[in-house]
Amino acid sequence: MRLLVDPPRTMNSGSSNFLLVPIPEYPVLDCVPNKNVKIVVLGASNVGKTALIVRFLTKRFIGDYEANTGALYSRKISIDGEQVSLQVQDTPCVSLQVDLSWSIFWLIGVHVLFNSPLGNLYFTRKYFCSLVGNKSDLLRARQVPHDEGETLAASLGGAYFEASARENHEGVHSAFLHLCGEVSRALGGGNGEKRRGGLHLARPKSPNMQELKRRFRQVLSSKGKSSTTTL
Ligand SMILES: Nc1nc2c(ncn2[C@@H]2O[C@H](COP(=O)(O)OP(=O)(O)OP(=O)(O)O)[C@@H](O)[C@H]2O)c(=O)[nH]1
Repeated sequence: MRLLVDPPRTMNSGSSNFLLVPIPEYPVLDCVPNKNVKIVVLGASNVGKTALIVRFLTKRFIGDYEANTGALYSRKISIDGEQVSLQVQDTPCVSLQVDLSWSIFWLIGVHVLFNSPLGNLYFTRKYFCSLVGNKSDLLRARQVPHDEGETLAASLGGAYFEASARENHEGVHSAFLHLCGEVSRALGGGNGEKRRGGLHLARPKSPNMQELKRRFRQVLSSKGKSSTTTL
């Protein structure tokens, strides 16, 4: 599956190279993944890019967000039993009617979201892609027939998914699982052994509850004996 994107150059808005707003790397808990899967989520304004990423990473839907500043999310995930470092770049709204040959130069996999007919979606370099029709819960607001989405995705050499970040995790998970798996397999390597398939997000270790309680009691006792809170 191939998607073509032009080599990097400054965004035509005259701004500097597209700013990847890094957020602290999610703590790598117990191993150093042996490969990096990098996904960029592109799409027009208000299509649900951020909601899709948050649903995928947290299984939760958050209704409203600050204006999209292009946050970079890092997670350690397991794909087909292999530990992989995933980076997901959220992007500010981009009119898909423009030539997308702008300066996100490290994208390998890209989710292109849309809830309106795409204009001249134009890529000239080789990447993996999935086309995601989000907000499938808004049945009456559908603007792109399913078969048209599939045809467009096929023309881009990608897969087509319909999802609702609002309704559930499944459709979102399938879209990410597919693209992450494609990119991960293309990166080769891996431990060869096949364990449980699928995509698993590392669970952060729960804080040491005993330690937390001890420290909490310590704070309470240092605030005088009046406190009656019991743990
Ligand atoms: N009904 C419905 N609403 C959704 C869904 N996903 C996102 N939304 C809503 O659509 C609006 C835009 O969601 P965002 O995730 O901020 O969209 P975005 O593409 O990041 O928007 P920009 O910041 O303009 O780039 C919010 O009000 C969300 O609650 C969905 O699956 N169904």
